[in-house]
Amino acid sequence: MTERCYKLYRYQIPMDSQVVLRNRFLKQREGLLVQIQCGGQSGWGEIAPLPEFSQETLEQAQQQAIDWLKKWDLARACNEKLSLENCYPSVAFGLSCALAELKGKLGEQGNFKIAPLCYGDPDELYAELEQLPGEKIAKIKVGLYEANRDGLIADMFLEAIPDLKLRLDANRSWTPEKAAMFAKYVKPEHRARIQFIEEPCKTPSESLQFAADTGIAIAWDETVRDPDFQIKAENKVTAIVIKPTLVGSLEKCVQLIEQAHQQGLIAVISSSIESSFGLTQLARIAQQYTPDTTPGLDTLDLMQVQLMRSWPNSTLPIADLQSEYISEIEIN
Ligand SMILES: O=C(O)CCC(=O)C1=CC=C[C@@H](O)[C@@H]1C(=O)O
Ligand SMILES: [Mg+2]
Repeated sequence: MTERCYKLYRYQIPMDSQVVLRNRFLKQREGLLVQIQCGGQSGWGEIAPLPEFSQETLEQAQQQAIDWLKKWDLARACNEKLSLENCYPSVAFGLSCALAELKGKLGEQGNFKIAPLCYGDPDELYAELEQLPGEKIAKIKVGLYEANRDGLIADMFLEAIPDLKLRLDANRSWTPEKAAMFAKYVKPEHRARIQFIEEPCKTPSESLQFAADTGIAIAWDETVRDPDFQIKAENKVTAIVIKPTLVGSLEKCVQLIEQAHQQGLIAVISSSIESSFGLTQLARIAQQYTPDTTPGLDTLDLMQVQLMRSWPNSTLPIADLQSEYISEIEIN
């Protein structure tokens, strides 16, 4: 008989004091690690709903993960499969990663290329870009300050670093007028090096109109999670951003990636502020399915420690299962 066993751990990691998610400070990141063992093989995953972004709470995710694991054990005893179809996205993602590792379907190699993330201080970004090897792509959050300031800063970077490509993220914050104000400050000859702005306006149709009016490319992020979202090659839409923790199982993410590629769009695997454990797994997914695209995973430095698996060259301390940050959940 095949030996099966599973374990669930809860983690809590202190964050950098300034991390703001939509309307609240994120003082600590909480989530689950799941380990599934079967027939001598073992696989791990991270289940970490992101406050303000995920629909499910951590408590709901934990309960659902426990229920699923129990049913999975029973199903496997009868040689049946158990679908992840009706699970919350974070649960489906974490469990599917554990199963993929268990079955040896997730490559070891990661895509650790970085698109440095800048929340507002241009000097910090300059310093980081200087050290960046290879293709220079940076991501700047816009929409937090005045739109003309955002436009000036983007234009200044593009002017100063001729091989720089920018990704910008407005999180649906601009009115059409503000978006136009931003564009006014970006010289036409620099606009092609904006790889995309994620969701410039409050609605997808306003964002499409902005792209048509300005020639600046856009990407879908929030829109990807709309229930009726369909990937379409539209004028000036160059990419979709895939945050697996918010999207669902690995299989669902791979389907989206394949559809995007078929339509000639870039698929960017992106962070939902997972621990280093989840981020390194996302880098492996990016290497396997989007090897030519720099993923959006530069969020580790928002945390004070790494968890179990380390990101190459990170200087943050690594917490293991015995540390104060992780505790095992008893499953009865
Ligand atoms: O996409 C990246 O390069 C990093 C991830 C990132 O920007 C985000 C992750 C999670 C929540 C948000 O604050 C933000 C986003 O809106 O895309
Ligand atoms: Mg975004």
